[in-house]
Amino acid sequence: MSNAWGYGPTNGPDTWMERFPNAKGLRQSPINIVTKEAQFDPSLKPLKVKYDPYNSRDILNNGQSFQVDFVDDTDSSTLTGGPICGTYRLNQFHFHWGASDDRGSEHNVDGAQFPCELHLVHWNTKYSSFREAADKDDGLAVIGVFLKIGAPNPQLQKVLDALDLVKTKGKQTTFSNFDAKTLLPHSLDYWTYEGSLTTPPLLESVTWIVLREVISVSSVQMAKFRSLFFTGEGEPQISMVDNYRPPQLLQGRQVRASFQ
Ligand SMILES: COc1ccc(/C(C)=C/C(=O)O)cc1
Ligand SMILES: [Zn+2]
Repeated sequence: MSNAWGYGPTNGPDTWMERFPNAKGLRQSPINIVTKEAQFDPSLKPLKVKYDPYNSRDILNNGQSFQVDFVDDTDSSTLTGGPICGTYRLNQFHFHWGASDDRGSEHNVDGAQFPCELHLVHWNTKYSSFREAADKDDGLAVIGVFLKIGAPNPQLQKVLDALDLVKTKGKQTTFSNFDAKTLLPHSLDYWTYEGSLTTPPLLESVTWIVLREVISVSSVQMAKFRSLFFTGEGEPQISMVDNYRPPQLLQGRQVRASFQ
């Protein structure tokens, strides 16, 4: 019987502290963003996102979500500016979503949840690799994008069309020539705070950059996310839904806004 962490009643977020002490840390993520308490910081720079579609490599069902992995051995897909110093490389993106359209995001805004949240994970090139960066205070930068029910999203559909090939845990398939920038909203206004990975090992190494503007997703597209399984081929099927950690205590942290 696997004792791996997950999102179920016996291995979900409330149990993670048993094996991952970071869960009780002072800079845990996600959080509820209280917009009136987010202070505008005029020193914050605009985000500069440069993604090369040539770097997209594959799509993987990792048993907790699905991720699109990128080749990150050069500075061809990078994040600079914003609240970070230096150059961070895109390593992967993934999503979190609910069993129904009323929940699914990890960050909340004024107590409200969205049906889905996209995370684009980048690592600081002052370190030699994602693995070396992952446990450093300034090691990672994650862009969070909320998905809101509305018109079908044709760019997102390119990702969803690949899910039929990665239904179960461990399934992976080539996913090339995808421009991750097409998943971003027009405005790159953001909130930022110092936090953590939202899945074990919950490393407190993330500069969070949560975009204010949402992207659209249709309810039919949300059903496609829910067609995946946490479980592997040949195992009793458990639908991949509600793979989100709830908001954590702010512990005195300041959330800054790049906009007034
Ligand atoms: C053990 O390797 C890991 C690699 C990435 C992650 C991420 C990126 C977690 C998250 O998005 O919260 C975790 C573990
Ligand atoms: Zn995530």
